[in-house]
Amino acid sequence: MIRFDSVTKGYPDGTLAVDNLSLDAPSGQISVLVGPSGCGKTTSLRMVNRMIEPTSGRVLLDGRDTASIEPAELRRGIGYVIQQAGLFPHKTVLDNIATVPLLLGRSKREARNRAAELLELVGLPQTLAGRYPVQLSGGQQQRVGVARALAADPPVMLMDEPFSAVDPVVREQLQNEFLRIQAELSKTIIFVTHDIDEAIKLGDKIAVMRVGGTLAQFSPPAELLSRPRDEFVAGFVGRDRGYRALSFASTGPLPLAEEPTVRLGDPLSAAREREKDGWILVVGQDDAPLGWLAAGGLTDEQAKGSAGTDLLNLGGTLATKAGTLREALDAALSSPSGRGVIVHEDGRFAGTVTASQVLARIETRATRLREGAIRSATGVCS
Ligand SMILES: Nc1ncnc2c1ncn2[C@@H]1O[C@H](COP(=O)(O)OP(=O)(O)OP(=O)(O)O)[C@@H](O)[C@H]1O
Repeated sequence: MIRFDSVTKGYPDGTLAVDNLSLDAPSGQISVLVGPSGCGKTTSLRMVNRMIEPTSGRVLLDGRDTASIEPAELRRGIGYVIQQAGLFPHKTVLDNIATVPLLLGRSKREARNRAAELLELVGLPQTLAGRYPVQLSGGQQQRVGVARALAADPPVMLMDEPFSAVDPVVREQLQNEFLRIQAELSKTIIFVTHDIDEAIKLGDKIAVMRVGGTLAQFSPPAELLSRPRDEFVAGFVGRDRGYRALSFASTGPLPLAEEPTVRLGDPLSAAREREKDGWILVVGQDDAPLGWLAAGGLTDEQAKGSAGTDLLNLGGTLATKAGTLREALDAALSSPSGRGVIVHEDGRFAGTVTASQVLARIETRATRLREGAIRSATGVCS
């Protein structure tokens, strides 16, 4: 665990970058520091590895005061990833990643083997190993930055806006990869961002800071969205927080409707016979949904052929049975047939659900939450 214990950082010009910060970032989890520009996020992060020394207060790492640990020794156990990766431009990708293992006394061969493993872990092909950073895309450079920080297998990682210099699509890929890697490695991570959506997606706990370096709220994302502590936090997490909170609410057992399907390649005449309201779902050999077919609108000529991918409407998103209310609602709202497609964990088609059915479930949940809030406000036990 990383503990900030009444940590303050002031500068000689009178700026209070961080003001009496106390919080515990739990081991094996991602704690996100989020807040407007200049609220002290980077300063807080850098006080963990002693790149910045606190004016007062202590930062404890698993109970040890970091002030009592030599900075070089401290940093060996702490990976550090920054915006735009900060790679050594004159070293190849492989040598960039191998730098820390070499410094730690591993042989060149061991260090390079480790670097090759890490390249794979962060989803980069080995063919990039010999390139220089300038020959990589921004997203690839960030992946190398993450691989380099992981090279010494540090228990702690500090990440300062690591994904903010890439476009939104690459950014989402990097975030997903990062969550996959964290599920495998369970590092203790402090992650800085100014983007509340990124914080909500990645954080196990989120610290919202305000300008002046004070902590406004430190809570799991669902709680931050449902119970912002004050006006500042409520404004910062955004107007659509009620909708976004659905990302943390599991659907529970949905009333799934059966749906006639045709397999890709089946005769379209069958689709015409089975369709309910003009739309029919096309599945692959493995029963995974591929898209909707407007069977009601087929010409007689088309109906003589078979169900091919060229006729499919791919607009609808899929939701999993064990997924969230937000996924289920999105599947229903985005489906051309108006029926949201729900799949099993292995991707097989499970059934469909309408938006009004998902909304009924949302309404039940909201009523339960309201009743719970009234009970806790009035002290009545259930
Ligand atoms: N060396 C310094 N001297 C004086 N003030 C400083 C110094 N370094 C940082 N500050 C101030 O401390 C405050 C916090 O800075 P910090 O970089 O931690 O903010 P941040 O939340 O990470 O901001 P951003 O999101 O813009 O990166 C800012 O007001 C900044 O101007």
